[in-house]
Amino acid sequence: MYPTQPLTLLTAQATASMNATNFNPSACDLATTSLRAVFPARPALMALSLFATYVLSLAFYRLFLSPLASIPGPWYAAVSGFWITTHVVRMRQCRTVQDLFDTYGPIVRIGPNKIAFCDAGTMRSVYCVHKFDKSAYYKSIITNNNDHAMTTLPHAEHAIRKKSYAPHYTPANLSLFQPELHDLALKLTDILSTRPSSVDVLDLFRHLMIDVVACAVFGTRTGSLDNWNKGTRDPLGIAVYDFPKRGIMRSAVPTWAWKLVSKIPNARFREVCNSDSIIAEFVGSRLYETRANTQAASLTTPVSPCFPTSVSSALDHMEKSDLSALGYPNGSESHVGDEHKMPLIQRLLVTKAPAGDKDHKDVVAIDRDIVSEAMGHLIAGVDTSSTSLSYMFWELSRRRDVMQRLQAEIDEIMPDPRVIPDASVFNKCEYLNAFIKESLRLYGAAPSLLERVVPSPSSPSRPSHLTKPSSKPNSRAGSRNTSPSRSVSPILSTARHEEFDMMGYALPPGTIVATQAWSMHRAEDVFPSAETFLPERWLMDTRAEREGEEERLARMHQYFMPFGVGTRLCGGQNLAQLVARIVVAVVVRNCEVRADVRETNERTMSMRDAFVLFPAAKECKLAFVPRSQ
Ligand code: HEM
Repeated sequence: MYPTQPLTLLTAQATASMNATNFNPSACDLATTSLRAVFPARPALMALSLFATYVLSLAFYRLFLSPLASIPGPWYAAVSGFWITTHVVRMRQCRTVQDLFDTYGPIVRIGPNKIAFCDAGTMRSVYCVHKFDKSAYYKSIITNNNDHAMTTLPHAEHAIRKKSYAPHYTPANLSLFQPELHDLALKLTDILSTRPSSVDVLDLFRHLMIDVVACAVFGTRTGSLDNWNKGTRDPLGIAVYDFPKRGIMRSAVPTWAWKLVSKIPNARFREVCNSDSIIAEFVGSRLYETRANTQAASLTTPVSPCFPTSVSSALDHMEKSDLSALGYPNGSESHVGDEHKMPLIQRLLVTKAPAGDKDHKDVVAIDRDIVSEAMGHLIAGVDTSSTSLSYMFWELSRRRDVMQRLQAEIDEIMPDPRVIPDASVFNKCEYLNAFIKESLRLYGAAPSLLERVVPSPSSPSRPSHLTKPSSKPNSRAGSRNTSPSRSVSPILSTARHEEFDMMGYALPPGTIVATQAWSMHRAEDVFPSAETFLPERWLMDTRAEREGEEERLARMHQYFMPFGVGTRLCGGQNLAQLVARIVVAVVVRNCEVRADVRETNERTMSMRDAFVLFPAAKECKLAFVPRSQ
C-alpha cells in the first residue's frame, strides 16, 4: 500500500503541473533537450536517478507523511524494514525490541508498517477482545504444503480448526496418557543417572519430546529416547530439528527456484530440504494405520461406547455412518464420565472424516489436512518444550537453594522415587508450580513478537463494534498516554471507520501490531528485579497483607504470556506443563544436577531467538548424579 503512494503523489503532481501550464510542444522539446543535457544518452543513469527519487520520496513519505509517522521509534526503523531484519538475522530481535521500549516507551514503530507495544490492556484488546488475524509471517512454518492451526491466519477459519483439536488437550483427556509419560520420565532418569559424564540435555529432551508428542498425537512409540541412548540415528528427530531451518530457506527462495535448490547434491543439505516430506511421510503412515485399525476393529470387536465428555461433544455432529465406519459408536451412545483413550490423529479422523462414499478428492484433501495439523503439533511441541526444560535444569544446576526447596517438596509427595504421583498431586505442589512459572517467565521458549494485523472495514474478521465513525484522519486519535503505567487498559476504539486507536495513536488497516512475552515478562513494575530467577515471587507472602498480595499476583498473571494469549493460545500448553511437572519432579527426586562452568555458563546459555528461543551454544551440557535415597 505505502510504496505506491509517493509515486501516485508524484504522478498526480506532474499531471497537475502539466494541466496548469498551457501544454506547448516546444516547451516539451525544451524539457527533453535539457534532460538529455543532464543525462547525455545514459538511460542507466536516468533509471538510477528515477529510482533514487522513488526511494527518497518513499523514505520521506514513511518518515513524515505516513499515518504511523507520529509513533515513537528510531527513524531508520520507520524508513525501512532492513534495520529490524538485521536483528532478526542476528537472532536478537527480542532484546532489540526491549531496548526500544526502554528508550521510547510502551509503543514503538519497529518497521515502516509494524508497531510493537508492551501493555497488558492493549494486549487483551488485540488478542482477546478484537482477535485480530495473524500476519503472513506465520506462513513460513506451513507443513506439507498445507495450513495447520498455527499458520491459519484468519480468526474465523482458525476457530473451526481449533474446535477439532482442542478437546484433546484438556487436562482430563491428557491424564489418560500419564502411564506413557511416567514410563518415559523414568526411562529419562535412568539414562541420566547412568551417564558417567555430562550430557547435552537440549538434544536429549528433544528426543524425549518426540516420544511424548508421538504418543499423544499419533498413539505410537517412536523410540526416539532409546535411539538417543544407543547412539542410533533417529531420522524423525533429525527432521524435526531441521524443519525450522528449512522454513527459513523456503521463505527466502521463490517457489520456482526451490525445486532446483533442494536438488543441490549435498546429502545433509538435501536432508534439511526434505525434512518436511520426511515428517509428512511418517505422519501419513500413522494416519493410514489408524484408519485401517479403526475400520478393522469395527468389523471384529464390539466397540464399547466409551468416550470422555470432550470427545462426545466433538462427536455430536457426526453422522452415524461416519462413526461406525471408523469403528466408533455414534455420539448418542456415549455418555459422560466414560473414558476412551485415543490419539489426536484418531480424533481428527473422527471429526473430519467424510461419510461413507465421499469423493476421492475430499478424502485426499482431508487426509492432507490431518497430516499437516498433526505435523504442526509435532513441530510446535518439540523444540519449545525441550528448550524450556533445558533452562529449568540449568537454573537448578546453579541454584542450590532452589534445588533444595524443590527436592524437599517432591520428596514428600514421592516417597518411592520410582512411583510417580497423579497429575492432581502435582497441581497442588506450590513450589514446583512456582518454579515452572518462573522458568517460563524468563525462559519461555516462544518469547517473540506475536504478529497480528489491524483489519480492514471489509474484513470478515473485523468485529462490527469497531467500525464507529468519528474523528480526523492521519492524526493521533487522542492524547497519548505518556505514562508508562501498565495498569491502564486502553480499550481499542475506532478513530475513523478504518482506523484503530492503539494507546492514543490511530493505526490504519493493514498495520502489523505485536507484543512479545520477552518484554511483558520483564516489566520491572510488575516483576521487580525482573532478570533474577525468583520462584518465590509466584507464592503468596503470608507476612504481607492478603489483599495486596492477591493484587500483586493477579497483576503478574495479567502480564504472563509464555503460551501466547487469547484465541490463538498454545494448543499444547496443558501437555507442556504436565510434562514439565513430571520430568522436573522425577529427575530432582532421583538426581542432583551439576554444570561444569567450562562447558555450560552464562555465555553458552545466553538466549537467542528465532521465534523460538535457544541457547547461544545450541547445546546445554549438564551432569546428573544419582541421589542417595
Ligand atoms: C514450553 C512449551 C511451549 C511453549 C512455550 C509454547 C508456546 C506457544 C505460543 C506462544 C503459541 C502461540 C503463537 C501465536 O500466538 O502466534 C503456541 C501455539 C501453539 N502451540 Fe505451543 N508451546 C509449547 C508447547 C507446545 C506443545 C507441547 C504443543 C503440542 C504438542 C504445542 C502446540 C501448539 C499449537 C498447536 C499452537 C497453535 C495454536 C493455535 O493457533 O490454535 N505447543 N505455542
